[in-house]
Amino acid sequence: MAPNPAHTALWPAPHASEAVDATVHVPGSKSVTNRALVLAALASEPGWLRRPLRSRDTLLMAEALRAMGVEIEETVSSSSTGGAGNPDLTGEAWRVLPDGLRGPATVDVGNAGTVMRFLPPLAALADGPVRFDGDPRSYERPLHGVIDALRVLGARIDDDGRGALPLTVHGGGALDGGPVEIDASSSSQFVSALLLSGPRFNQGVEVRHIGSSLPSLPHIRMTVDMLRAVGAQVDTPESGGEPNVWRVTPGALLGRDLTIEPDLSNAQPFLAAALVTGGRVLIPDWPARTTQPGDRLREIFTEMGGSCELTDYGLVFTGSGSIHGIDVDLGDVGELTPGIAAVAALADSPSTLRGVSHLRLHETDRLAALTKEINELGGDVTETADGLHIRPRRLHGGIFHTYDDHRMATAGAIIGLAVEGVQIENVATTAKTMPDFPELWTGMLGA
Ligand SMILES: O=C(O)C1=C[C@@H](OP(=O)(O)O)[C@@H](O)[C@H](O)C1
Ligand SMILES: C=C(OP(=O)(O)O)C(=O)O
Repeated sequence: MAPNPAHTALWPAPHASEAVDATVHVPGSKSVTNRALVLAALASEPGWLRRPLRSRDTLLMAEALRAMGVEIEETVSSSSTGGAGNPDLTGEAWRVLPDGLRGPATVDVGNAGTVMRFLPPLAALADGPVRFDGDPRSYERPLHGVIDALRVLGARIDDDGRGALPLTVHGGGALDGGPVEIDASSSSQFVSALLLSGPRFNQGVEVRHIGSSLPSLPHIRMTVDMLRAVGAQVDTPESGGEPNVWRVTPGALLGRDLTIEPDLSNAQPFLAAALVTGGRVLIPDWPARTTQPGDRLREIFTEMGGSCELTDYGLVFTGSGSIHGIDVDLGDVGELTPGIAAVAALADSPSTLRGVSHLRLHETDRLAALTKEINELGGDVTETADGLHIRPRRLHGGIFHTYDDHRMATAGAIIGLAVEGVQIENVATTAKTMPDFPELWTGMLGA
């Protein structure tokens, strides 16, 4: 098969000749949008998502739910809330009209972890078979925690025995549910997946994580918070329960009118631009309280040399002109690693990024990809057992390959700000979570 020209195309990453000074409206959160869609599909009444993220991952989620009988109307609304009164922030809204979940259906998960993990439990509630397939990389990403757990909870699943896609969930219209043990050390999404559909299982669900470590805890908190907001009763380790055990009581879910927060992980390259150029970037609508892991950037990028101020209007992040290395455990916030690695490669001292061995099973093997691509620009990065060691060196231009990974593309763009002649292969891969990235990036630079 001939390579897709979009995948081999090279995008000259803009070089910043001066400090950036920009306001960037970052689109909605992928993780919040896809949880909101799942919960709205499981609710007993219609719900609204306002300012949802429209990207490959969220459109795949919406299409999959539609294939199972959920109606999702896309409208342009003039009454969206939020945005501190900014009329730009009214706009798109999705109305979700849940119905009995139907099979037969076919779901394309693309390479969306949230789709491949969150939907098999929901498919077990459908009244017929639901076939799941996706991009070649989706066959390599771990799914055993969801498949094995669903079987214990009463589901019938046909797969090829590898604990991965492709597979068919033979929905029986209902699922027993109950207690289940899983090893979620390769992805927190196993836990989130079982909890999200848990209220609709006959006995609810009790998920006990028995693995060595558990990545991305804020994303599990996001799941719990959003479940509670639609009326689910959830007991967690933080609410006085046993460590590593989450319990969801069976019950109906409410329809909700939810305005989606900006995606703080997608705000990362723009904040990084302020840090790298010694400039200033305002991200409107940065939430005062959030479970999004990107909120940790306020602390991490401050330690790396910037400063920030959270106002009623948003987050103002200012670079000082210096970038410092950092020694940090990113286990809770793994999806921030590529952007932090890019900044660390431009710093004035070495960095050690730890706690992220599970990134080897993300969109690509991110530890290998970051090491190879930064080193090919003249960098000095070594992989450790659970992360990266980055010794800054003077970098030069060249091709930055992206391996169909949106966060590799944005990491390369960050480096391109400081290093002339960086070309990003397949910048279109940012469409997974931020289709407008190239325009937002050049807009930030005033081009
Ligand atoms: O639940 C979620 O929305 C996510 C959880 C995390 O997954 P892992 O725990 O697999 O890293 C994160 O990396 C991913 O981008 C989104
Ligand atoms: C790991 C990521 O995505 P996914 O939801 O596909 O796991 C990510 O967006 O960094």
